[in-house]
Amino acid sequence: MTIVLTPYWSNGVQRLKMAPQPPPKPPHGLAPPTLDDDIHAQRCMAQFRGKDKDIEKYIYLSALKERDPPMFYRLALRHMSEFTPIIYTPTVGQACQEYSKNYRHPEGIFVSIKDKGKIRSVLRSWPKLEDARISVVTDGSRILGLGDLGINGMPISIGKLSLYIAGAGIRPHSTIPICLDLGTNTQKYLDDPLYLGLRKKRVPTAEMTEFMDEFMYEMSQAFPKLLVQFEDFSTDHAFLYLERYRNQYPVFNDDIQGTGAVVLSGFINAARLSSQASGRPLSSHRILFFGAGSAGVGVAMQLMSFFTLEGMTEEEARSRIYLIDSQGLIYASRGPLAEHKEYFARTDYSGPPITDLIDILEYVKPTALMGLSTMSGAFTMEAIQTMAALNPLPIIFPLSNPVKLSECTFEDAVRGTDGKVLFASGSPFPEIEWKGKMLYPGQGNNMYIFPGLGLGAIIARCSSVSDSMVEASSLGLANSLTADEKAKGLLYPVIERIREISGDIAVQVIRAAQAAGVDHHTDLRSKSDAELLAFVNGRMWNP
Ligand SMILES: NC(=O)C1=CN([C@@H]2O[C@H](COP(=O)(O)OP(=O)(O)OC[C@H]3O[C@@H](n4cnc5c(N)ncnc54)[C@H](O)[C@@H]3O)[C@@H](O)[C@H]2O)C=CC1
Ligand SMILES: CC(=O)C(=O)O
Ligand SMILES: [Mg+2]
Repeated sequence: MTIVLTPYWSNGVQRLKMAPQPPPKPPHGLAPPTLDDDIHAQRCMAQFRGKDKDIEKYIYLSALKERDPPMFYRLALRHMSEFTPIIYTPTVGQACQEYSKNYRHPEGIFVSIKDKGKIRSVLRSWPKLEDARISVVTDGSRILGLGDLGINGMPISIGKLSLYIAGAGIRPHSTIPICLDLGTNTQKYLDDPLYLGLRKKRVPTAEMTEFMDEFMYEMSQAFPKLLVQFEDFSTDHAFLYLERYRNQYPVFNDDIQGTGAVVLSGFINAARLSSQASGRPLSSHRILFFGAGSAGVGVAMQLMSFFTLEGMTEEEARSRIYLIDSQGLIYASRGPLAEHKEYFARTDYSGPPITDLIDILEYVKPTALMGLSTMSGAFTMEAIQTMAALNPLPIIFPLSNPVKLSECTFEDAVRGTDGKVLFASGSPFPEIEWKGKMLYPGQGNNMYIFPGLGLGAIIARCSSVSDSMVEASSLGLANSLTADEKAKGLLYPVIERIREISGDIAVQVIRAAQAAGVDHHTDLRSKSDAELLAFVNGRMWNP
């Protein structure tokens, strides 16, 4: 007799119909005699750590999540700083690039341009319509700094949602990863026989907008309680669709708003330390952005609130910000500019273009240098040393992802400043011992923001996501450092505290939603902060 063990969850889509459960125990005799849960957790970690390559670790964890979701999330929470570089940046970048090669099982929804006119039926095939609360939607056109990956962008939606589940206790079956297939302009994928997406070039913006209008409407009909996070759209479309839908649906753009919030938070903590070292007031900071895409401009807009909170007018705040793109310093008389760059174009400079970073540093004399350019190594040793010569404690944030595209490494920043640097990067770097002292790099990544922002928006049942909610998430994060973290000079809390931080951020976000009048769960208005925090924490799913 042959016993065929085909458990229900072996089919990925079937599994999605169930609340997350461990695999059922096999009948007596078919399981090893001493299969203990805690020991099995150790076994899983040993198997995970035994993989030589990070991409193999990614594949292992992806399979573990499919087979035994509670175990995956329990381990993710317990080993957050070990798991995030695998399930998220940098390894998720490679997982995206190799998605079509490594594909094993379905996870999420694919909506293609060919579905235009019938998107409703595609969305309604999702098994848990009424439970859906948060979706991360990408069109794969700018995945991290890796460019247009087409449908291979799906793992970025999956990875962000794993962080929602682990970091903010969103129920796994309330999350929907979505990848839109609007074609790809990357010839390598169009030529690849394994490529899983449509073999066609990206459609023009007018056709994409018709598709997006239908998609967003049908999303709101199929999933009435859903918050949408736009992720890794190319810069022009990132701004276009955020503006188009932000007053109509609960939606935010992670690269513009989430990144703005996380960098504002790190900057607030860095600026205090930098000003203490220089003796100059907080209002004297000048920030230079290397990179003026969705992330650079998103952060610049959010950093305006640092100066306005210090009492400056909008004009004064704007004058503290300088942007560089691939043609150098951005100024009004340089020539026609993309719309998203116009607001920050300098009007106090009208000479010939300045393209060299060192020349720009010497002209601007910034206290802070932010990298959102995808240009690996753009912060040369000379640039770092120039920042050190200008400031006793410079702020240097190379924020491009994944790690290989970082504008500089933590080690270079430490060497170039003799250890006197306030540093945060988009992807993680190891800590460094410098002249007998341990120095810790910050990770200025929107992963600190979106779990708490999303949790707050979902619990308050927001009709839209206001700027004040995004700012509240940032201030909530900035104020979350413990005395111990401050003593170590950290700019961001340790990632192991992500649940606690997400709970605190969610409370601030709910309060801001109430003040903006976009909350539908109005019963929460009468709760004290302590009651609200207890309520939020009580709603978190625990593996
Ligand atoms: N740390 C974080 O949480 C986040 C980091 N990012 C990272 O930010 C980076 C940029 O993303 P987007 O703004 O969407 O991309 P984008 O491609 O729209 O923008 C890149 C910008 O850099 C400029 N640039 C490129 N080469 C340059 C050069 N040689 N010199 C000067 N400027 C140059 C471009 O002109 C453009 O303004 C990506 O690597 C992404 O991973 C994005 C979101 C969040
Ligand atoms: C972190 C992130 O959202 C990005 O690099 O695009
Ligand atoms: Mg992103």
